[in-house]
Amino acid sequence: MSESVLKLHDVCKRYGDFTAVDNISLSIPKGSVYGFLGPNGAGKTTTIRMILDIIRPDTGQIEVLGSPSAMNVRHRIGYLPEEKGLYKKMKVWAIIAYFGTLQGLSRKQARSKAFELLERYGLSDFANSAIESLSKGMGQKVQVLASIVHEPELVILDEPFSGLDPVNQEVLEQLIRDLSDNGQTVIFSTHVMQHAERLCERLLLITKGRKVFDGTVADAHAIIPRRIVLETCESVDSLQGIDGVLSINRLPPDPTGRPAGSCQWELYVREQADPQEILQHCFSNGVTLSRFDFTQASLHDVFMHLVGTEAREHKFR
Ligand SMILES: Nc1ncnc2c1ncn2[C@@H]1O[C@H](COP(=O)(O)OP(=O)(O)OP(=O)(O)O)[C@@H](O)[C@H]1O
Repeated sequence: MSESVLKLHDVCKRYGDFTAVDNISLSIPKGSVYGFLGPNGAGKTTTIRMILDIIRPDTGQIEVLGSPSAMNVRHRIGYLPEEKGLYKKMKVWAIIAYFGTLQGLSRKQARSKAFELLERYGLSDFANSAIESLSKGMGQKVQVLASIVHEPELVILDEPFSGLDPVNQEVLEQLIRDLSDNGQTVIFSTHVMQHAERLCERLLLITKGRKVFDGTVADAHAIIPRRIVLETCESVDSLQGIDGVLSINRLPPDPTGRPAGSCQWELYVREQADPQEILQHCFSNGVTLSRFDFTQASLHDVFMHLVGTEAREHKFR
C-alpha cells in the first residue's frame, strides 16, 4: 500500500441546518493525480478549504502530510483557490517570485524559478508585463505557476481549467503531468470529465456533500453496464443464455447500407463482462456478424449514472 499524503475520516461540515459535506472519508496516495468531481454545490470547494484548514470541519479528522493541520505544513503545499485574482500592478515574473519567497525560497531562487516556469509554459514574452494587461486565462495560468513555484509536495488546484481556452487547457494538463512525473501529488477539482479521464489515477465523486464514488478511472468505467451493438441475419436467441448478458433489444431499422435481412441488436452486459466472450460465442454458434461494436462507458456516463442514483436516493429518503 503506497504512502498516503492526505487522509479524511468521516468529515462533516454544516451551515445551520444545511450539510455541505456529509461524512467524507478518503485517502490519497503519494504521487497520484486525484480528481474531485461533482456538480455545482456538491461540496468540492468546502472539502478543499477544510483540507487546507481555511475552515474547520464540524466533525471528523483530517491529516495532511502527516500533520493534523495544513497550516503546520503550508510550505509543502501549493494551492490555487477557486476565486482567482492577483495583484494587478505587479509584473508577471515578480508576482510568481513573490509567492515563492512567501513559501520560503530566497529572492534569487524565486526569481530564477519564476523565469524557468514562464519559459517552460509559454509565458516568457509576458514576464515583464503587468498582471492587469493579461487576459483572464493568462492571468489564471500565472496564478497556477505562482502556486507551484516552491515545488510543493502536495498541489491542490480548485477548478484550474475553468476559463482557459483549449490550448491553455492542454498546457495545464501538461503542467499537471509534469508535477506528477516529478513525484508531486496533485488534487484538482473540475466539472469537466475529460480532464479527469485523461489525467487522474483516482477520482472522488461527490454530490450533495456525499461521496458516491472513490476509486480508479478503470473502477469508475466498470460501474455501469457495457453496451454492445451487433448486426446479423441470424437469430440472437442463444446469446440470452450467456452469463453476464443483461438485456438484448432490437434496434429500429436503419436503411443505410445494411445487408438484406439483417438486424441490429443492442446488448447490455454486466460491468465486468468480457465482450470477447460474446464474440467467441457468436463464432462458435454460427451467428455470422456484419457488425460488432463495443463502447466503453465514458466518465460522463458513469457520472450521470451515479449522480442520478444519488438524486433518487435523496428523493426517497
Ligand atoms: N459559508 C457558507 N454558508 C452557507 N452555505 C455555504 C457556505 N459555503 C458553501 N455553502 C454551501 O455549501 C454547498 C457546497 O458548496 P461548495 O462551494 O463546496 O460546492 P462546489 O462543489 O465547490 O460547487 P461549484 O462547483 O459550484 O464551485 C453549496 O450548496 C453552498 O451554497
